[in-house]
Formats: sequence, C-alpha cells, structure tokens
Amino acid sequence: MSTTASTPAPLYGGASGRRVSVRDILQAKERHERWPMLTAYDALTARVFDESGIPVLLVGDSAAMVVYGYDSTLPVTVDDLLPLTAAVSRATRRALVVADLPFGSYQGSPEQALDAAARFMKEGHAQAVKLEGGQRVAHHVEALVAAGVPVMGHLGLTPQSVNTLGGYRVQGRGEEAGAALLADAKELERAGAFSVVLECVPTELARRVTEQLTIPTIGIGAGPRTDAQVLVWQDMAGLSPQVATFVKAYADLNETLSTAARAFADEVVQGAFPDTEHSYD
Ligand SMILES: Nc1nc(=O)c2c([nH]1)NC[C@@H]1CN(c3ccc(C(=O)N[C@@H](CCC(=O)O)C(=O)O)cc3)CN21
Ligand SMILES: CC(C)C(=O)C(=O)O
Ligand SMILES: [Mg+2]
Repeated sequence: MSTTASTPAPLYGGASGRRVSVRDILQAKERHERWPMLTAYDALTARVFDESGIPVLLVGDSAAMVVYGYDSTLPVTVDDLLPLTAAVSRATRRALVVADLPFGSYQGSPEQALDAAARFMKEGHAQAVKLEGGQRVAHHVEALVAAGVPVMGHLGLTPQSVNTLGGYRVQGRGEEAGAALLADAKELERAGAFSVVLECVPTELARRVTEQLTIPTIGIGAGPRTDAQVLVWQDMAGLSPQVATFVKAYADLNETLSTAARAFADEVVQGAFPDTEHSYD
C-alpha cells in the first residue's frame, strides 16, 4: 500500500522528478513550510541552483544592474531579458522559472501585460511572471491569470518606482503605510496572484501580511517571518561590490575569482601556463 499521496515531498530537500508547479507552492503554504528562491540569469549558475534543489528561480530585472551594468532596473527591456530567461529554462529541470516583467512592459494595460507575459512563456519558456505593484496592477493580474499565466506580485520597495519612492528605502513604516501595504497584498491575492515578494519592509509588517494571506510571501529585507526568502545570487555568493543591509554573503566569490584571475595572469606572464599537460603533441 502506498502512502506517497498523503506525504508530499517538501519544496526544498525532497526529490522530485518533475518541475515544481504553482500548485506545489500553494500547498507548501498550507504545510507552513519555508523555502528558498534565488535569481538566475545564465545556464551554468541556473544548473547549479537547480541541482542544489532551489525550487524557484527568478530571472530578475535586477539583470539590468548585475548583468548589464546599469545603475537601476529601469533601462532593461523584454528583448534584453528574453535570452537570459530562455537560458535559465533550458538549463533547469526542476525549478519553477519566474520571469520578471521589466519597467514599461506591462504598466500600460492588462493587454500590454499579457503581450509581455506571452513572450516570456512562448520564447523564454518561463512558467510564471512577476510584476511590481498592488491595487494599481490588480486588473493586469486578473487578465494574466484568466489567460493561464501564474503571477507573482511584488510590494514594498518596488525598484521600478525608484524615482517616485525617492531612493532604495524601507517601505511600509507606520500604521497608515503598513495598512496600505496589507490591503495591496490582499488585493493581489484576490486578483489571483500565487505568491508575493515583500521587499524592504519592517519585520512585524511582513509577519502580519504572511499570517493574513493564504498565498506565500517571499521576503527580501523583510525579516524572518515570511514563507520564503529571496536574494540576488551575486549578493548571496559575495560577488556584488555593494550590498544592502539585508544581504548575507554565503561565499566570497569576489575573492575566489580575483585570486584565480591573478594566478592565471601570473602563470601566463611567467610562461608557466600552458604546460605540456594542457597542450597537444
Ligand atoms: N544586486 C542587487 N541586489 C538587490 O537586492 C537588488 C538589485 N541588485 N537591484 C534592484 C533592487 C535594488 N535593491 C536595493 C538596493 C539598495 C538598498 C539599500 O541600500 N537599502 C538601504 C535601506 C535604507 C533605509 O533604511 O531606508 C540599506 O541600507 O540597506 C535596498 C534594496 C534591491 N534590488
Ligand atoms: C530581488 C528580486 C525580488 C527582484 O525583483 C529582482 O531580482 O529583480
Ligand atoms: Mg525585480
């Protein structure tokens, strides 16, 4: 007699022969399970994170900064992000791949949002999209979900609004701002979003939102009481030169890579590389 139907594998730490689904994500909330999410922008790192069991990978518009070298997320386009999304999808077998809709690709109308989302799903092979905002994008979320596109919301510090927010600062401080953020989160859930990112908000507010929603919350600078946590992978691995207070670096890739580059350069200058072992007869 099989008992597998009554004991689903956890999102992280459980084997799975198939890709994680939005349904798996919603069921993890019912089990009060915490799970990790990372960004990914290329095949090799996406494969590493997929094989490490990270259940959700986000092709973030943060690519504008960590891949393309801009100083905000605003300049990046659908055409810039599509090839990165396709690479992440090709390189992964298990992770749910979420495509971040870039600034200007969805705000105009629900129809515009569906056009952008369809490109990420048809050409980027993503399984879901993410967009920033609450009540102001509720109709966009409804249209996407009605068309069969799973939507991840994003509240708090929404970097595409950096020019109206006046910088990358903590959001939702104080009774009024906190109540507005909670209302936005409930509106996203009502519109059919399957999860919501909470960026740079006080711990207690994130805890309250997490408790009041039936969809998972994914924190970044939102304290420990969200259902999931996300970091930009270059921040997580110690490659980013400047990071926010909420970042913890779990490796020192900046040091590792610069040491390797200098060792290679020194051996080239000395004539020690390549030796016979790395040359053809
Ligand atoms: N590499 C990278 N990591 C990210 O997390 C990230 C990006 N890029 N690009 C898009 C946005 C921008 N993000 C940021 C950038 C800076 C702060 C920051 O410096 N925040 C201040 C808070 C100041 C306050 O108290 O209000 C800090 O000191 O942490 C926060 C989020 C998060 N996102
Ligand atoms: C940090 C996450 C949530 C994001 O939106 C991004 O990487 O673009
Ligand atoms: Mg983003």
